[in-house]
Amino acid sequence: MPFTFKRLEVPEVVLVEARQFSDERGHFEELYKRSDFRGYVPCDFVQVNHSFSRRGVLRGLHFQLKPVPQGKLVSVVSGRIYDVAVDLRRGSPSYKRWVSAELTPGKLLWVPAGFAHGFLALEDSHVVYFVTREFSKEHDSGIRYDDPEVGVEWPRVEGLVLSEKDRGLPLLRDSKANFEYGDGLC
Ligand SMILES: Cc1cn([C@H]2C[C@H](O)[C@@H](COP(=O)(O)OP(=O)(O)O[C@H]3O[C@H](C)C(=O)[C@H](O)[C@H]3O)O2)c(=O)[nH]c1=O
Repeated sequence: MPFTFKRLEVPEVVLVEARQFSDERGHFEELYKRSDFRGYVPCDFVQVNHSFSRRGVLRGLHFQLKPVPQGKLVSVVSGRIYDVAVDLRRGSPSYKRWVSAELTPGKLLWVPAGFAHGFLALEDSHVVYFVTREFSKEHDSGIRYDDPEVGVEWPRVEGLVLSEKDRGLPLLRDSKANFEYGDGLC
């Protein structure tokens, strides 16, 4: 089995480890295989994104509003990120709870639809992630990374860098988040 799967404290969020095949040339790993992922990630992907973030960059906390929410399978091609998912589904037993994982090459995080996603680059990092719905600018939304009602414990870094957009995001209580417990996770 080229993957191992571990459900985090919010069990809909899954940490995936890809098996690495090394030889004298270097190494190879599969990042996703539909049949192996079925039991944990019952979704298909329609878009793949790549972002490069210098050490200290924080992107998030983002989500796409219904009716086009995005599930995200996040991988690090190089570098190291502190990846965070926040349950924004009203009525969920883990509503407003956040979980995190430190991702390095070969470790991936499945963040379902209905969750906010963000990461802090602990090193210069190339992040490649698969999403379950295409980007829709009009549905692109988010909440402040430091919303006290959510209380994400971000690692402390010198010189935190956020986009102007992210600095201006609302608190959860003022946001447009429109997810309900029981909504699909894809
Ligand atoms: C996400 C996205 C963005 N764009 C354009 C829109 C902007 O002109 C430019 C940068 O977008 P943004 O500043 O929203 O990029 P990030 O801050 O990396 O946002 C992403 O980072 C967090 C961590 C996420 O989970 C989401 O995938 C996404 O919100 O790319 C596109 O053309 N297509 C896309 O799918």
